[in-house]
Amino acid sequence: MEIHVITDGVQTVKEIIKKILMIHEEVDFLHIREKKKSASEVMEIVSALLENGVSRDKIIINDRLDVVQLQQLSNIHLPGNSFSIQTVKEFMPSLKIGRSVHTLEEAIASEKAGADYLMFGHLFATKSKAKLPPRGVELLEDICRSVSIPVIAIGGIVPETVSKLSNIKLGGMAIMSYVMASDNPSFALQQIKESLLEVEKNEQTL
Ligand SMILES: Cc1nc(C(=O)O)sc1CCOP(=O)(O)O
Repeated sequence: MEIHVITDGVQTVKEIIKKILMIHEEVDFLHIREKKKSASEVMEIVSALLENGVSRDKIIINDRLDVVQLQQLSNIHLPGNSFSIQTVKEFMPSLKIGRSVHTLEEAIASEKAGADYLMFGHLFATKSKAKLPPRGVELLEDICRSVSIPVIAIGGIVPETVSKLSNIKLGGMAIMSYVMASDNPSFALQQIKESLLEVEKNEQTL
């Protein structure tokens, strides 16, 4: 199962770089989601990561296709209000495209439009999406059964909730605040991974 860590939009450029450099070897993807930062700030983050040995293919950029192009990256994540999947596919066919989805219908349509993976949330209650009710594991399971591209679960994933993802055909999980808001992101990530190992061990013995 893939582990994605996603930036929480509230830290400084320096803090983001520092924290990501602490964990990049331990994750499959680093998703830079900085909606309030300028293009030059997002560029600065990506440049620092690349200069410090972060694998180019691990970086996913949320929405900023300009940064993806200028840094010659390979992954874009499209939130609901972003470019259409078809437009990105047409102009940049080699990009891997992720799409946020919140309903079964959106998931099916996004796969049909050519998305390479889906991100579904928010799964559990989380301060990061305090105003909306969580969408829950049942809908996640429905989506996982209905599409053949990987589905990444997001929202409220902490060591205590990981076990609720047991026996779901999941592509991965994305963790934002539990890792990025921690003073010790490596330790936080390690806790998530330990919970995941426990879940996988139990699944094998079922
Ligand atoms: C950034 C984001 N997108 C979501 C979606 O539902 O698409 S939920 C979410 C926040 C996830 O935060 P945390 O790991 O801090 O609970």
